[in-house]
Amino acid sequence: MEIIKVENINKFIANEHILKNINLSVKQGEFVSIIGPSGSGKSTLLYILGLLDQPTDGKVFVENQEINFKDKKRISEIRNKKFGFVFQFHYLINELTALENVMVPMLKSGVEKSVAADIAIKNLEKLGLEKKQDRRPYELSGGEQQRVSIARALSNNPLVIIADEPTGNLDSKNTEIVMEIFENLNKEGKTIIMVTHEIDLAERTQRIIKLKDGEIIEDLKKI
Ligand SMILES: Nc1ncnc2c1ncn2[C@@H]1O[C@H](COP(=O)(O)OP(=O)(O)OP(=O)(O)O)[C@@H](O)[C@H]1O
Repeated sequence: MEIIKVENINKFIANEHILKNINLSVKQGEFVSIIGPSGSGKSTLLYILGLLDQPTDGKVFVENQEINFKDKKRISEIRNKKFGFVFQFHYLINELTALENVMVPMLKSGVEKSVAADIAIKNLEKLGLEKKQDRRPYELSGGEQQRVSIARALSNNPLVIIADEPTGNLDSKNTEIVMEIFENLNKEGKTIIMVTHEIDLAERTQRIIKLKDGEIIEDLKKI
């Protein structure tokens, strides 16, 4: 099943043509990486795929439903229920513990507090953070912070994980840990779309989409 599809999308920012007539669809279970030189439009495309930004023109579909970019309430509902986001910087809330941070998206979508806490604990366990659940972000290492943000991204059991340079701020050991987490999540069936500038990480994914000057110049599927 196609999870996300974009048709003929263009993006202009201040008269600059950032994305040029992009057509792309991502199927359930795919692990896709988006690569390309700095400024080629990788993050802009990822943000449109994750409904964090809208194209200047063209269509975006999530599970075959066309997105109406005027309906901000619906878009934020879809984002919260169907997407899990992981960024280069973790954006965890400093005042909250790891556990509370992971609970945030669930509480936002109306999950009861004790249920949210149970799910959050399970997700933290999955990421090897069961002993760190009461720590605040500043009491965790960079790698642990990023794992908490992955646990948070998983909290609503999203359809797809959208990751923008998720290892960009990590050393090689933690990069490996995060990549293995993504690979395992993908083996369990999770769809992942990841922007990276590290070609060796992209090569571990099943599909590599190469952007140059706002155009897809290669779409390499290994299976
Ligand atoms: N909010 C903005 N205002 C002005 N220009 C922007 C904005 N967002 C992106 N751009 C421009 O759009 C182009 C593509 O940016 P984007 O961040 O998508 O590239 P990228 O491939 O992800 O680059 P990088 O690898 O450096 O993160 C760049 O030229 C950038 O300067």
